[in-house]
Amino acid sequence: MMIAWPHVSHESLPWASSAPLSVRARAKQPTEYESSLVPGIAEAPPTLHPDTLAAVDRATIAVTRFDAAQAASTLPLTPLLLRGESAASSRIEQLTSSARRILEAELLDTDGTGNAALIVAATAQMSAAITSNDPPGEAAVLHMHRLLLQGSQPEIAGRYREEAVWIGGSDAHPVDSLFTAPHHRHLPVLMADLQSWMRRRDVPALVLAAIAHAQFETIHPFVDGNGRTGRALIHTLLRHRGLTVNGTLPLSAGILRSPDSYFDALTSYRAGNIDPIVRLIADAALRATELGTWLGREIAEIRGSWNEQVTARRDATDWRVLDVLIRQPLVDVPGLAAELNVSTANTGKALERLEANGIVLSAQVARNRRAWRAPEILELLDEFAEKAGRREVPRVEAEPPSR
Ligand SMILES: Nc1ncnc2c1ncn2[C@@H]1O[C@H](COP(=O)(O)OP(=O)(O)OP(=O)(O)O)[C@@H](O)[C@H]1O
Repeated sequence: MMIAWPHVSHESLPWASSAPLSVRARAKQPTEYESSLVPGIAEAPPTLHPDTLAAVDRATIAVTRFDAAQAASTLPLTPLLLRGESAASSRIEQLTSSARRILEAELLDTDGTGNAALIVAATAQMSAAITSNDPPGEAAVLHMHRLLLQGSQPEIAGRYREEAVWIGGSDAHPVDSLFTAPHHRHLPVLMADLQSWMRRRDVPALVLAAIAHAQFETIHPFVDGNGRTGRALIHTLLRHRGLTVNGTLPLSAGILRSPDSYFDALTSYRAGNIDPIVRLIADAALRATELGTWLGREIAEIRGSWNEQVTARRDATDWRVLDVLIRQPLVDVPGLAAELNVSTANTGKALERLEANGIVLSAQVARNRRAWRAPEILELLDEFAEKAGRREVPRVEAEPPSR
């Protein structure tokens, strides 16, 4: 007999809005609401349908091969995949920006409020997720959340919420919501329980990561940024369990392909059915390996054509600039000179030669600030974002939960 997964129930709580309301709106406020009562999962046995297990198996093999191929590759693909992944994960929040704008925001270190700057913050978050060697847990979650929102919403960055959050329905109260997260008094126990789950060794990595993600979204521990932090968490877990050691898996692309299926899978999870979310994450992982392999092939092609275009001698700085441009397709002279450890004069000359060779283009990005970009790599990143982008229009816009 299948052992059921613990499902969410509800508790009735008194409702008192903390938001400033008009007299009319206040009169319409409910006095009670149903809040989710989320069970612990630390020791629950995940029983899955054989078809789901087969999908997990297929994805695990593909991810392991993809990761090994990245380790063997001479091209530094990880930074580009990381950029692509954080831009894709941010898309559900409707933050879209061209690769060029994102890289300019990074170069200029802007104040963290525009879309491009928010995606830069998401890249910092994702980077922490894929490089962390710490055991997965609450500290890692809080750290990733801080990285994501410290520039744009410092008052909530890296802090659990102390208020109700819900998805869908009215902005003024949670009564008609699609989902109301558990009361914040439960957060310490629920997050400690999730940490125990994340450290389990008796559950296959992809199953562990998918369920951790769904439980995290069900807990919804933050006022905002739960989706992006929860997707970064999947990366932390896959790395911790040794599935992705060498590179980044562009997973969010697969998750975003059908936002409705994603939201439905989270809804099923709350009802005690873990198969849809595990299946969705396994399929997204499989698609991620295809997308990542495509990106690698395209990069290799561009790098090959650059080799034909460069006219400088084999020992010139120009060749080393090419390697940086693959990782960082928009650079300025001081940053590039520091990275290559050569003079700014030599760096400038190399960039001018590469511009004459048709590899880079320069433009002013701010007052007295010039940047050189590799348009082919930027176009490739935009194409990646498009391939990764959503195919279906979601039924419900995933607005940040109302407060
Ligand atoms: N029924 C649901 N409908 C939509 N989203 C849901 C649902 N249940 C859970 N979620 C999760 O809530 C996330 C949105 O929460 P929140 O706005 O805090 O995250 P975000 O990172 O700021 O935004 P986004 O995920 O849209 O980029 C979704 O990404 C999804 O993971």
